[in-house]
Amino acid sequence: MIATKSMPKQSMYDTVIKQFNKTAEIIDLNPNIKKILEITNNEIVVHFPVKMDNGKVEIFTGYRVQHNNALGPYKGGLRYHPTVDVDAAKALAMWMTWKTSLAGLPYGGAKGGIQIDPRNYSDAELERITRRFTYALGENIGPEHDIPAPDVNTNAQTMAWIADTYMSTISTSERSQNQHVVTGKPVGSGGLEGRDRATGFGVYLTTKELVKSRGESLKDKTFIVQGFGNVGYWASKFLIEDGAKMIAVQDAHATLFNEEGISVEKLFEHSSPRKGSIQGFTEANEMDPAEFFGLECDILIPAALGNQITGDNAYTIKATIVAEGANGPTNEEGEAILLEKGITVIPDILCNSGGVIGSYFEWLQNRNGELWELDEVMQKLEKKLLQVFKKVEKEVEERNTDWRTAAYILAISRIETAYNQRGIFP
Ligand SMILES: NC(=O)C1=CN([C@@H]2O[C@H](COP(=O)(O)OP(=O)(O)OC[C@H]3O[C@@H](n4cnc5c(N)ncnc54)[C@H](OP(=O)(O)O)[C@@H]3O)[C@@H](O)[C@H]2O)C=CC1
Ligand SMILES: O=C(O)CCC(=O)C(=O)O
Repeated sequence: MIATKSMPKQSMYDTVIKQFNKTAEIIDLNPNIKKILEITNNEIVVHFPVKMDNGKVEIFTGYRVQHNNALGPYKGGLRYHPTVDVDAAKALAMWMTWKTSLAGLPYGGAKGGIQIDPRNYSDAELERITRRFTYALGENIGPEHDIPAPDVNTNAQTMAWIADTYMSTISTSERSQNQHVVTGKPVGSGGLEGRDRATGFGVYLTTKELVKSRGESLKDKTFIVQGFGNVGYWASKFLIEDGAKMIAVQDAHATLFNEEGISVEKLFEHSSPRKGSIQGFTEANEMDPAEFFGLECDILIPAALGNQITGDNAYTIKATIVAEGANGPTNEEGEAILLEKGITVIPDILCNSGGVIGSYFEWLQNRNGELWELDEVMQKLEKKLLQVFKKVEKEVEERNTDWRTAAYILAISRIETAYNQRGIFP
């Protein structure tokens, strides 16, 4: 049934649970394994004090939810945003479990962050907040246990502060060997060449492959992107370099439109000194944010927050492809409408998996004491992403189903197999 505008709003957690239950039914998932996968293993909440620039102490709340580690250490980003809470972290951690499983990585899933708007703090305050958060998490994170990475409003600098704090406080004689406690670090501090662009590259590559499977190319395809941060910027850059045209872009502060095309580099130059905000860019016109998703275009890339495409707006979408750069941007009602309209959704756990695949390469590089070059990284990333894309495409064709369902079937089946092989549930 297609949702109507009057239906109540779903949380991201509702969405991920519904997606999971649907898949469990399709694959007839062992009920014992289902019980394990529908809960999150650990939900860590820490409250910690930090001295502000004005000398006063503020108390912050940080979260780390570890969903499942059947396939390996917990893995997933840290987000600094007012919407971070246990429920959001639980949903995002579950998506990480499915994503790492689908990508064939030796990881489980986790997510977390701090409930703050980082724009309200100076860089010095953010450094102290990050270091105290790391200290408060203590051995709940670790290079072979739970490995954070960047997400919304965190970046390579944040990861460097975490690695430094972890390595200087952890009680082990091998402190310097622990830099793979986080990935997405700056190149020069154990970071991987290319991790910065890895997620956006995956969004671009999976979109390109889907277009190619229709016998078409990206040349002159129009796209709109919500979010002009790490993922939105790099995805747009790769798409434009391959001939596509960005006609609209939205962030939390502005929505810009230019049917002649928007230069991603000029927009980046404009936004960088403004803490990423695209507001005030003069080579495009401001438009009503509520009309953004309904713009005439070929490809829509949500690359900001979750729950953006819902029963309230999905029916307005004209794009024929939705490439989910963000995690959980489409809720169940939104997706039902998109599928009914014949729109193909490249699901988050496939579309944005370039990031965690890049993180895996960084982790390997650190563990093995190696330094990989950019070309080598991009080749390995492309190869891995194509393998995963083809696997999902085959499942779509064989089951005659949508891309999310196919991706979920593969991801959850791999975890079920691991549990069965261990003989925990004979
Ligand atoms: N970084 C990574 O490697 C990965 C990220 N992802 C997912 O991609 C998404 C984006 O992450 P990332 O690019 O790293 O984050 P960034 O913090 O770099 O960028 C986030 C962008 O989203 C915009 N945004 C925030 N709120 C809204 C809103 N209400 N409406 C429109 N735009 C908004 C921000 O605008 P403003 O600057 O104005 O606040 C900013 O442009 C997230 O869902 C994340 O989980 C997935 C896989 C890996
Ligand atoms: O790179 C990683 O480890 C995880 C990135 C992330 O948070 C995500 O894929 O959503």
